[in-house]
Amino acid sequence: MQNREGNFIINRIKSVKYALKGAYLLVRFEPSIQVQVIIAIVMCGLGFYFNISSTEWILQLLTISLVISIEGINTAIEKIADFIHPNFNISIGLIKDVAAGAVFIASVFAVIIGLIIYLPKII
Ligand SMILES: Nc1ncnc2c1ncn2[C@@H]1O[C@H](COP(=O)(O)OP(=O)(O)OP(=O)(O)O)[C@@H](O)[C@H]1O
Repeated sequence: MQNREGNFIINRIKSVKYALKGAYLLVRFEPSIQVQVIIAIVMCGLGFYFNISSTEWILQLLTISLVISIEGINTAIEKIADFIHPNFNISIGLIKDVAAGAVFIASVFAVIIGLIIYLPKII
């Protein structure tokens, strides 16, 4: 029983290690993620500059995490698609388009949230 619990904790620690590796690979090698991270840093700079409220910080950080997470999942889907079917294929193209569409939707709403937070402070 104790051994099982020990394995459980070790497996969870290993999972965190693999997840950290995945996050590092995304930020280090994926241009689309790098762009999103730069945008996130700029938005956080704006947050400090305009001294946004706690609620606005929560919404901004939620939005940033949502867009970067979906971008990461999109990257994983693209890699699976390229792995299982490296050549041109209508279905693979559709799968990639749908995954990219998810990123687009999250990004459009992120822009809207950004405008709601910052427009009143600028104009
Ligand atoms: N194997 C394929 N078969 C058919 N269409 C494809 C294939 N690979 C890519 N496409 C088409 O090209 C588009 C771009 O695919 P790609 O893999 O280059 O993604 P991307 O959005 O440019 O990714 P990233 O810039 O993040 O690497 C897809 O959305 C799809 O329409």
